[in-house]
Amino acid sequence: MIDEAFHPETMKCVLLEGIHASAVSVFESHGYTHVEQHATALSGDALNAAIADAHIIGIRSRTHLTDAVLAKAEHLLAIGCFCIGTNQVDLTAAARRGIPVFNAPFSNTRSVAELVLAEIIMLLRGIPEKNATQHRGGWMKHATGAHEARGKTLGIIGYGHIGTQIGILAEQLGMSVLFHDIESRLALGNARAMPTLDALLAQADVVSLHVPDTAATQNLIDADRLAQMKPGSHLINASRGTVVDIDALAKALASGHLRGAAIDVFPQEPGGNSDTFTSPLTRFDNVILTPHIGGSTLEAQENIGTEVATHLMRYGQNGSVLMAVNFPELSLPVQHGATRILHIHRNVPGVLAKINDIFSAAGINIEAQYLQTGPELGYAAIDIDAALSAEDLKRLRGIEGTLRCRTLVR
Ligand SMILES: NC(=O)C1=CN([C@@H]2O[C@H](COP(=O)(O)OP(=O)(O)OC[C@H]3O[C@@H](n4cnc5c(N)ncnc54)[C@H](O)[C@@H]3O)[C@@H](O)[C@H]2O)C=CC1
Ligand SMILES: O=C(O)CCC(=O)C(=O)O
Repeated sequence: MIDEAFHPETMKCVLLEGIHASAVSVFESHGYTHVEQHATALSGDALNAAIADAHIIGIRSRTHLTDAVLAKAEHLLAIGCFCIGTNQVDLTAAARRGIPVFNAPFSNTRSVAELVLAEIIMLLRGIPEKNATQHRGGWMKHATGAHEARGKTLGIIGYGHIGTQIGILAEQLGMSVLFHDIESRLALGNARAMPTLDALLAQADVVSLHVPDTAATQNLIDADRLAQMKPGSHLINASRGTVVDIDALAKALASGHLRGAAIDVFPQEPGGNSDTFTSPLTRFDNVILTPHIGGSTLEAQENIGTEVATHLMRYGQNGSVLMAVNFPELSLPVQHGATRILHIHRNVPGVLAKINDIFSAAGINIEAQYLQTGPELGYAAIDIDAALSAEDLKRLRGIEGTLRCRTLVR
């Protein structure tokens, strides 16, 4: 266990995958002088080397922070996922090491919704194949298979932040909106909840996926589910590549059962723009292929940069844990007293009592104390009006179940 007191000028922050400059501005405005930026994702030895002495690491969807990778990052205090999905991080392993993982749950959702709306219209009009044909010198002026969106049915799977926005936008085009979610969700506008996925698939002219990457969503749309879709319907996936069986989708397109598809995410994605993209879908003119850019607008990236960096800074400098996906949430006020002690521990009986015993024995008065627990973790913040001696800090760190303990000195 390595514990770090927080001094911005000694902190190293490593940002991968071209994270927006707005994040760097936030770090610099908080006194970080050591921000290392990489344009691409890293893996293997390059990733291990980059994060070996990092205190904060920022990634997007392509960098995989496994248990083994985290084991190499001994100084790591916090991880920022500058995106929504956090499936690329071993969240349990991070929590076990006392490392909170922050994300930006809203900032790119409008961008995804707008792209999907455009794809619905493009697919229903057969624009992808007309566009591809024309680039090769052909001309496809006919109305066969071209439809208005008005009056058609959109089926949304996963009716969360993105799915709900798409539903509202699609209704403005005159579409009927159906949705299916594993949780009970408030239907917005005239949208209707479908009791089963099968019922949605049987009725939708366009099916759009907006679920997270979980065990239950692996190959959610497989050959059987594709067969349940209406003949001549379309599939859109801007969620995660693991949600659709791509080989089965290729077969459904080749047979003509599906008229088209728009796919933004893939089971295997290139690590960067200089890598080659391969997929069984590249041979289909009627498939819109995009390089995982559903959330990649300047507006979204700038907002995400600011949002996640701000959460990281609040954790670093004040101890607050807001919008972390693997940690108890704790919003802390401005520090009372000279020293704030942040104690992260396994949620086992008696830790708080032992912490308090140490202060009591040292004759230190507690100005304020905050505690939040989750099933696995406890997170305590204690403000004291004194400096903490090295021996007492050692005692706090020695309490059984302690994962990390650091101090913020005012
Ligand atoms: N292509 C891109 O660039 C982007 C992709 N995404 C992906 O989109 C996903 C959805 O984003 P949000 O709408 O913001 O997430 P969200 O968490 O607000 O909504 C997800 C919804 O899916 C539901 N759900 C989970 N498992 C399900 C299942 N098996 N069947 C049906 N519903 C299920 C949840 O209950 C929830 O309502 C993210 O998890 C992320 O993977 C997000 C942003 C950008
Ligand atoms: O911006 C990215 O790299 C990933 C966007 C995404 O998929 C997400 O926010 O979950």
